[in-house]
Amino acid sequence: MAKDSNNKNLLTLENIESGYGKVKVLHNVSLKIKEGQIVTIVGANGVGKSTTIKTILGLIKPSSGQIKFKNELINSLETYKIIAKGIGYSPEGREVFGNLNVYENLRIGAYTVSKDDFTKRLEEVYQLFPRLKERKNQEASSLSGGEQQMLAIARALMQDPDLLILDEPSLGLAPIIAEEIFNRLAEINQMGTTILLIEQNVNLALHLSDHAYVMEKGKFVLDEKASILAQNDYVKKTYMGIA
Ligand SMILES: Nc1ncnc2c1ncn2[C@@H]1O[C@H](COP(=O)(O)OP(=O)(O)OP(=O)(O)O)[C@@H](O)[C@H]1O
Repeated sequence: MAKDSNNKNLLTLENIESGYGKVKVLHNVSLKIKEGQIVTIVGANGVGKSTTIKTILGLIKPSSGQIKFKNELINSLETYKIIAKGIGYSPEGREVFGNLNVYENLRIGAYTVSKDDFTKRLEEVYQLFPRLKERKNQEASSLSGGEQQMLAIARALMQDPDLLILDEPSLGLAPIIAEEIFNRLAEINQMGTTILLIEQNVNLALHLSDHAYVMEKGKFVLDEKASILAQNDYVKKTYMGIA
């Protein structure tokens, strides 16, 4: 999946230190995502992957370093302003609104979108996930895990973001459903959306991605083309269970 290496940077993190109060989690984290890429952060539980996302989204503020989106410094902006600049977010555990139906969940995702654009966007998203269209009046809590994940992604796409951030989209899903979700992510990317993915299914993630970072104890220890990392003995042994 070679993407033009001359593409512009969409998101950059430079020397980010971040955490929770006195607890420092991220140490000198730098990351670059070019327009059109799929970039993955892989790593074990608790190493700081979600903290990286929360820092990008402004949910926690970095104590030092710079975060730029479309060349603009966003470090100190509030989360709703960062999202409005063109970032869609599908959180870990999906967090759909269980007592609202599919359509209502998508309506909430489109709160920044005009009425005309909403209708167009809804059709595009239903085309991508026909199962959601079939279940548009069904309460989100009664959807299967895979359908809830589709809804979380669809909701994040409603404002037509330039960057889609996904935290563990395959979590708790049967392999065949996870594969279906990843096929949709490839389509979303081909339609022009850049993707930042956090994923513990390293095999699936590296096959989908252009570039990947391996995080250990709040630091990136490897930063490589995904196809090269997929052949790395340490990655294979530690993260893919291949001896
Ligand atoms: N709200 C919080 N307050 C204090 N510490 C936190 C908070 N949230 C996370 N942490 C700590 O920060 C560290 C990194 O957590 P984080 O959720 O970023 O890990 P992760 O790599 O996303 O793990 P997982 O894959 O299990 O979600 C952990 O030690 C965790 O206990």
